Amino acid sequence: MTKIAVLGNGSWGSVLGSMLADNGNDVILYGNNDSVNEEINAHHTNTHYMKDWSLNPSANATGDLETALTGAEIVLFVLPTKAVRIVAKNVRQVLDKLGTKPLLVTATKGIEPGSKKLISDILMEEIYPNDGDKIVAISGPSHAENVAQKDLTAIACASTDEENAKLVQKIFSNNYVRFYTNDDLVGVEVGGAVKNVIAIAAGILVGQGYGDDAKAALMTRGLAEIARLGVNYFGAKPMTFSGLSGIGDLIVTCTSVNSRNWRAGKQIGEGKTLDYVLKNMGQVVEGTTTVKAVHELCQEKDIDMPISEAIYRVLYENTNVEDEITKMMGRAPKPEIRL
Ligand SMILES: NC(=O)C1=CN([C@@H]2O[C@H](COP(=O)(O)OP(=O)(O)OC[C@H]3O[C@@H](n4cnc5c(N)ncnc54)[C@H](OP(=O)(O)O)[C@@H]3O)[C@@H](O)[C@H]2O)C=CC1
Ligand SMILES: O=C(CO)COP(=O)(O)O
Repeated sequence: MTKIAVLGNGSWGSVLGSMLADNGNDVILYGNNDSVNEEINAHHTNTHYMKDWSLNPSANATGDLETALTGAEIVLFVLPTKAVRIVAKNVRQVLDKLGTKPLLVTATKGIEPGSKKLISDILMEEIYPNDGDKIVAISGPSHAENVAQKDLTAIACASTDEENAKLVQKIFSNNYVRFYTNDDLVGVEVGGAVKNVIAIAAGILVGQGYGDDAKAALMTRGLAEIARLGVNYFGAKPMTFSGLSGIGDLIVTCTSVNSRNWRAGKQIGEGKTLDYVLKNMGQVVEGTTTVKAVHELCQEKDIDMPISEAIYRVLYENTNVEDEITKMMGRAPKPEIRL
């Protein structure tokens, strides 16, 4: 039995925590919302984030970080990107006090605007400087709603340290979720983060009434620009984008009604404002944050990502969706394969 602290008790945090408890681990969820913690402890439910579902009753929740981290061998980050650095600073203080050095696992999918850092970089900077080997990222086509129902799911677990990736594979896998190790940590993270931007675009196309050909074109060209960013800026391996965290996650996020990014995009395509959509979603829509970091990278490093840049303009410069589509289709002719 491994003691695992799960930081973030929203939809994915509670489902992953429950799954890890199903696997026989000692799981404690940490969240900053007292009423959610109380509901989990009293009723084994988290009705704001996961309707009609119960957690494994052995998983407990706390609002006290030190309680969560005491004795933890694994600390799993399942927070929105914008909260990772703040919580990581607090984790560092508590771990220094406890004198422990647990394995860090991130399930968060995003790139931090401003720093343009991946989540593993933030964890390394804030918690384990010079020891990136203690960090594993899990990412792949996996919606909390599906895993909660014990539907079949496959996810990549990536680390620069093969043994740590294998350890996570062993502890996290069960008969309904299968984990595959991967040595391309940054590639796995880039795929998981930037597919959220493409999923917003996929939702916008549906909201605008476009059909299956448009969706397929968007996903394929979206993957091309994700790989271009991953390989040219982050040093990712091209093959990673053909895997679970690349094409796999792109498929599920661009086609599933469970996707918050897709649903947000669809409403924007139907004419709703970003403010309205975010206020009514009640859950994090990571693509709206990551697109800012992607835009900064495109501008500073001259990376060609026309879909992501169009999404940035629609969300933050109030450009018209139809005009962006016209502009996109009228760009200079290009060869299909180029990085
Ligand atoms: N949902 C899914 O199916 C999947 C999600 N992911 C990724 O997992 C990450 C989390 O997503 P998800 O669980 O869906 O998000 P949710 O919006 O469902 O939940 C986010 C949780 O984080 C908590 N939180 C926010 N800020 C802080 C903070 N400063 N300290 C402590 N807790 C905080 C929120 O608390 P509060 O209630 O107080 O707001 C909430 O419990 C994202 O990066 C997402 O892309 C990855 C795969 C699948
Ligand atoms: O990452 C996810 C699925 O793998 C979750 O996607 P959404 O945030 O769009 O719901």
